[in-house]
Order: sequence, then structure tokens, then C-alpha cells
Amino acid sequence: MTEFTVRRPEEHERRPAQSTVARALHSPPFTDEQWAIARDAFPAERTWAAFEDTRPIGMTVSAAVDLAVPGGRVPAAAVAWVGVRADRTRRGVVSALLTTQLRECRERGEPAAVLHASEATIYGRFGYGVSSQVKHVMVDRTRARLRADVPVTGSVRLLSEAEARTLPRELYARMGLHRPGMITRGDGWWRWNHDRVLDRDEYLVAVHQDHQGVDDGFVTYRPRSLGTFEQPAAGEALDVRDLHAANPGALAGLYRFLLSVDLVTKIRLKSRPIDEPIDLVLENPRAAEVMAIQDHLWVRLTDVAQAFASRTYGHAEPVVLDVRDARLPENAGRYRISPQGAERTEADADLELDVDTLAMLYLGGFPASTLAGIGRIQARDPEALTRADALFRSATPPWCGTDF
Ligand SMILES: CC(=O)SCCNC(=O)CCNC(=O)[C@H](O)C(C)(C)COP(=O)(O)OP(=O)(O)OC[C@H]1O[C@@H](n2cnc3c(N)ncnc32)[C@H](O)[C@@H]1OP(=O)(O)O
Repeated sequence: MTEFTVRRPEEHERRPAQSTVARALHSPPFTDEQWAIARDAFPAERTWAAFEDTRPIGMTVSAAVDLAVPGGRVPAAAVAWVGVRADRTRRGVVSALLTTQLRECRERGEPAAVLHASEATIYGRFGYGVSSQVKHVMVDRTRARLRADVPVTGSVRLLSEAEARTLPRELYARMGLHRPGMITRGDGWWRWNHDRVLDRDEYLVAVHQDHQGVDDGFVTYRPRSLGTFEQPAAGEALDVRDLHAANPGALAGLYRFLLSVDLVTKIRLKSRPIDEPIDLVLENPRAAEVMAIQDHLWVRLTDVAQAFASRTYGHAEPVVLDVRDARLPENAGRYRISPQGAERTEADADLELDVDTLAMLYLGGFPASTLAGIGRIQARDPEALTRADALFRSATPPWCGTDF
């Protein structure tokens, strides 16, 4: 088996390394135009590549973001572009890359790494756990009518091409990280995931403005013909890519707008919050069908003590967790969690769990009692599960809302 080394790519090696991952993800290598954006969006100082001699065979990269956690936020690494050449898989390349990246993340003072997984079987072994789920919803517009009691708090306007580039950025920043799991979006994110996509795929942007004239929500969407030779009159589907609203009125206004677009028979909303009430605003809730529920944000706590210190807790008697972490053993040990915060302790543990399961608990997406019920938490004191449920609960289910 060939040897490989993990290191930062030299400047001239970055594009070949990135193209290796593009190939692993079954995409063509980057064009000059794509690379001009990608080279800034995925910074050199946050890239690791694996080389056989001078030939790249795998890569991972991350962007610096803030991650919203219950009651606060933490600096985090948003990991992307993980891949290994198809003829060099299953020989430990990604294990070496991700272990290096996780250690760097911890040393850099980022207590969490986050990602969206191509497959749900890859990342658990590296200590990542599913922290939020999403639903994909298809609305049958031919049967969907808004209930009369859905509030009207403003109006919606379509943006010009120039506004479509700038206004969503300002709005997203102004709305803030209002749910655990949300992340900040840097300039590189907007150039790669928004501007480039508007140009390439002809997305449109609509903005909701309240009665006081304040913009408070936006949706990025595009029409897609459903017509075929057999069914030429199938109409259009509206594919919703990005939808954020600062309040329920703005959300309802954006739904109202999408439902009003002529010639449309289907509205496809991808990766929406589990608790989003798109069905409940309709006279016939079954006109909004959940097509899939999926894992979305995977979190890896690289510095458990710092991560614990960065969030707030609900009201309950304290609980002591014994955390196992073979890959980053500095995290292993017992932590006492109380409404006042978290601290290392020598006290006996109430609950034992691996660090990937801790990630499921951390943002409040999965109750400790559920995780114990499926064997992911070992409870020495079953009463402690009720306390942990209350301590780790989040006011809203976590949702990332940003693809990266
Ligand atoms: C955040 C993102 O970018 S998600 C995108 C991830 N990339 C892709 O899906 C692109 C296509 N796939 C690939 O490039 C590679 O197969 C990768 C990155 C998934 C895995 O890379 P490899 O170098 O083969 O992984 P490596 O050899 O280190 O395997 C480590 C372990 O994970 C297991 N593993 C690796 N890939 C998978 C998989 N897809 N499903 C299940 N298990 C896997 C291996 O069997 C091995 O298990 P072991 O520790 O019990 O022996």
C-alpha cells in the first residue's frame, strides 16, 4: 500500500487538491471562474491535503463561523470539501485528514466543528453526532389555500439583480442567529453559495417588508418546468433554496407569496426546520407533504469544557456526565452540569456517553431520555435522565438553515 503525508497544500497545489475532491463528489474539476471564487471561500490556512509524493489524493477544508448554541454562540469550523480519490479510499486517508483538522480546531480555540454529511455512516467514528434534523416538504399548490386567519403583517417584493446580491446578506446578518444550529455566513459563503448560484441557476429573490417598512425575511427560489412529453401541462415547480424570516408574520407572508405565483403546481422546500408550520397555515394541511426527514447539521465538540461553558442550561438539579473521547482524550472525564453552568468534577457520574452522543444532546435536538432509550447513554441513575432533559432542552429545535 502506498504511503501518504498530510500537510497544507502549497499555493500551486490547492486547485489540484480541490479538484480531487470535486472528482470524489462526482463533479468536474473547477473551471477558472469557479476557482477564482473558491480560492478565497476555502482559505489556504484552513486546508489540509493528503499527498502521495506531490500528487494530492484527498483534502478537507473549513471556514471560520460562529455557531449558535442555546443561550449563546461559539466559534466553530464549518467543514466542507472532504474527499479522497476513488482509487485511494479505505486506507486511512480521511481518518488522517480529519484527525489533524479536529486537533487544529481545538488548538485554534474553536470548541466545535460542524458539517453536512454526504452519507450518514461516515462521521460518527470521528466523534461527530447528528445535532439537527430537517424536513423536505412538497406543497401541492393545486390543493393548497392559506387559512383566512393567517396574519398579514406586510407585503412581498421581488428584488432586482443588483439588490438580490446585497440585500439578503444584510438581512441575514441583521436577523441574527436566532436558533441553535444557525451559523454566520462569511463573504466567501455568499460569493460561492449565493452570487454564483444566482448567476448559474437563475434564482430569484423576494423580500418581505412589514407595515413599518422594515425588511424582515427573504426567499431565494427558482421555477423548474415539470412538463414532459407525456404531461406537457404539468406546470412549474418552485424550488426554494434559502428562506429566512425574522418573525412568524414574515414567514407567513413569504408562504403567501410563494403560493400566489402563477403557473405553479408544486412548491418544493428543502431542509426546513422540523417545527416549521407550512402545513398548519393551509386549509388542507395534507397539501403539504413531508417527503423526507434527514440528519442535517453534524457537530463535533473539540473542546468539551469550552463548549459546555458557552451555552446556558434549563432549570433542574445538577447532573454529572462522564464523557468518553478516544480521538481527543483531553475531553474525556466528568462534567457537572447545573443551571449555573458546567465544570469539571471528580463526583460520581450519573450518565455516561460518547462524545458523538454528546453532540446530539448539546444543541438540545435530542433529549437524554430518548438517547438512553436507544442505548446511546448509560444511566447509572435513571432519575438523572429527567434532569438532563430539562437542563439541555432548547426553546426551539435546532436548525442550521445554511448549506455549505
Ligand atoms: C463534509 C463533506 O464534505 S461530506 C463529503 C464526503 N465525501 C464524499 O462522500 C466523497 C466520496 N467519498 C470519499 O471521498 C471517501 O470514501 C470518504 C471521504 C467518505 C472516506 O475516505 P477514506 O479515506 O476511504 O476513509 P478511511 O479509509 O479513513 O476510513 C475510515 C473508516 O471509515 C469507514 N468509511 C469510510 N467511508 C465510509 C462510507 N462512505 N460509509 C461507511 N463507512 C465508511 C472505513 O471503512 C473506515 O472504517 P474503520 O475505521 O472501521 O476501518
